[in-house]
Amino acid sequence: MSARDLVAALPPLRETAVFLDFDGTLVDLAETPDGIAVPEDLPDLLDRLTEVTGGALALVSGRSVGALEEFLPGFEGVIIGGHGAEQRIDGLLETHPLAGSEALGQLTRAVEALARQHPGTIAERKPTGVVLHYRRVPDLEARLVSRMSDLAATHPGIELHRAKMALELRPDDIGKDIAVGLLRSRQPFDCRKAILFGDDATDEVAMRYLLDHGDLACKVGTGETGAPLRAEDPTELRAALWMWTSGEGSEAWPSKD
Ligand SMILES: O=P(O)(O)OC[C@H]1O[C@H](O[C@H]2O[C@H](CO)[C@@H](O)[C@H](O)[C@H]2O)[C@H](O)[C@@H](O)[C@@H]1O
Repeated sequence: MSARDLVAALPPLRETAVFLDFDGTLVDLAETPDGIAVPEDLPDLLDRLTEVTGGALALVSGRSVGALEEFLPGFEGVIIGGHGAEQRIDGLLETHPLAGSEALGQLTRAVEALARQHPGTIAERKPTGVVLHYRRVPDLEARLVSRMSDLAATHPGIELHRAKMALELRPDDIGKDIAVGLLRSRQPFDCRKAILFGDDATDEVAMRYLLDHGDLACKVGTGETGAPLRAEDPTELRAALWMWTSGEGSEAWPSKD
């Protein structure tokens, strides 16, 4: 699907609520969590999308809100971080009760020890979880899944979540589907068609949620998906989003005007 074909399948932007994943969707994946390069045009693109949607744009990411604020210092819109465990809405941050808990502290130290035992892996601390990255040592996957499953089993309320070359321990009562559902019930995200653009398993649950409610979903990159729309990669998606902001496309959708 080309950028133009993708935009042609979208409703008018001003009548849409837009949910955007970050890694692998807006920015290319990198070998390490800190190794990503934020595209030069991304801050302006997010500002423009926010303006045209009247603020109905949210970043919905597995990253912490703090990490996204560092990558996108000028962005003032809604940020859902930690897969839903953090929410920055109207500039106010709400965080899951397990943030800062002894349980998460213990697990974080255990995962950091695991990373030291397995050179090439990286432990990433988050306020609401901890990730073990193994992109540089993919052959260790089975072993690391087993060790992380054992760790998750030691703490009720924590689950192991699998993502792209990454294993995360996080609260078991969160998810991008829940976060998107919550935003859909609030202004200005309600009473509009909604779409989520995402690339990973964590996005698929939110896509399913939206599709089940008559909304839309777009997968970025290769791989299986429940989303009916697809962009080849973050570069193509950004090109499509720019076109969308300028009112191109939307041929399939009669405007409400
Ligand atoms: O929900 P997202 O915004 O897509 O965040 C998901 C995770 O992204 C990061 O990890 C992923 O990207 C890294 C950098 O490209 C890559 O090295 C890693 O293999 C990917 O899993 C981030 O580090 C995680 O905290 C996010 O949960």
